[in-house]
Amino acid sequence: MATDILIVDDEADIRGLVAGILEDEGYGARTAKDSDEALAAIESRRPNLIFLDIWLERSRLDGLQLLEAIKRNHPDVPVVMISGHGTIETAVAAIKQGAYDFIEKPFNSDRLILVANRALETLRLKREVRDLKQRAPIAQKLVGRSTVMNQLRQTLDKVAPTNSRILIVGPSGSGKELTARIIHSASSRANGPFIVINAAAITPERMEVELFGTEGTNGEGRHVGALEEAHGGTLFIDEVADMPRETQNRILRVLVDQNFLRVGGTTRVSVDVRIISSTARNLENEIAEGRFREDLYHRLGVVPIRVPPLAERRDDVPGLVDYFLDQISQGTGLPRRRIADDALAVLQSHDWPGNVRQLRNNIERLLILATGDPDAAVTASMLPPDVGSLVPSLPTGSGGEHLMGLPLREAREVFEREYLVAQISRFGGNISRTAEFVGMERSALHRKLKALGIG
Ligand SMILES: Nc1ncnc2c1ncn2[C@@H]1O[C@H](COP(=O)(O)OP(=O)(O)OP(=O)(O)O)[C@@H](O)[C@H]1O
Repeated sequence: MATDILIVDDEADIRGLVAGILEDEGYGARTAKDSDEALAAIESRRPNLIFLDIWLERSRLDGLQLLEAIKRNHPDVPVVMISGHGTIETAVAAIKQGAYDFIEKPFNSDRLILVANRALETLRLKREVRDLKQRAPIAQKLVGRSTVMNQLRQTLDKVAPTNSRILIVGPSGSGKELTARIIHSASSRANGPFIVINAAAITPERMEVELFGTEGTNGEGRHVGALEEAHGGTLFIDEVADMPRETQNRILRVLVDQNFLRVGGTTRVSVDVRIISSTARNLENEIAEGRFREDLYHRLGVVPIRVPPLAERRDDVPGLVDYFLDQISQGTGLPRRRIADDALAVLQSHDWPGNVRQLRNNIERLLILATGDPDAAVTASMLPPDVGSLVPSLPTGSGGEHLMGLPLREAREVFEREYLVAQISRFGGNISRTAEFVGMERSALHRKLKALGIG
């Protein structure tokens, strides 16, 4: 994705020279000869970097005034001043006003490229820091060795380098956003921005402003929308089914026309953005109920990807637990605890309606609340009660009361039934693996299950 650099200078040969050097480096360059052309160019699409001549003759605004106007509306875009002989003091003043750096005429191409690279790197780091602050801690690794996860990884390897739009379907907390981030970082847009817009968290009235931005009046108060922000990168639309109908119409037009109008605007903004969307809902139902446009569904979901609930891939639980124990203890400084086999069995048999996010939260809670010797393993009885409630009730722990009221034979049956149901669920219904774990022959386990009325 070509990085977009705007060169503003009244001298045609300087514009051409700077543009040529930058293009040879693989950057995209646009030029403007005065302040009005520059403002129009910025309005048509926000550039990643601007080179701006300090003097700017035959222009409504001079370089410093134009710098001020740019910084007012686009404080993040780095501006490098081009200064002539004897204008160093003005260049220093420009830096005080927010310019990133300056180059002096006549300049050599190495210095020009160095400054451009540095300015763009600073911009990238600023975005990355902002991103990390907003959503820390974000993992960039899909943990899990289950067959479905291996298949998912293979699909991601195939689709990531293409530019195709992707619709990720899966329940809340299953890892849809993480999947989208992995696709972005494995694509040719990896160095571009990854922008998230959550359609469920934005009121319908704000939706269009957040996506398309606003024009503002008299150049004041312009708001850059997520689509423009994502130029050269990826826009992740989370919970796309919650997008109001009106916005669905407009987003469809963007996908068809590859450009859009800001709210209240008349200039078309053209952007190069890969759209990845996600939903926890059944979009076919939403379409049947008339809440989601079918044509938009087909356009967004050129490649559909399903992230299964954690309950469908219990084999992933031990790896995820290990991974979160490391991640959380490193991030918080809490001692890393070991998890005893009985506790792991409980974690593996739990249904996790909140999926991986819920598992992670529980591991975090466990590390914060765990008592006793930090070197001792965490056992099933130390697990948070809502997770531990899946352990077959035992006379020794909480919840054992109902067993205590039964004769031994019946109590044993109740226990065996709950124990085996939990173990079978933990091994995803696989009888051979359950038999191996509980220490029975496969055929004997079958007979037992039949006798207990399971299955
Ligand atoms: N396979 C995985 N390996 C490591 N971490 C994971 C995995 N899946 C999910 N996570 C972590 O679990 C948390 C929830 O994941 P994520 O936000 O991607 O889910 P989501 O499906 O987008 O949720 P929602 O639908 O609520 O937006 C994040 O902290 C994420 O890093």
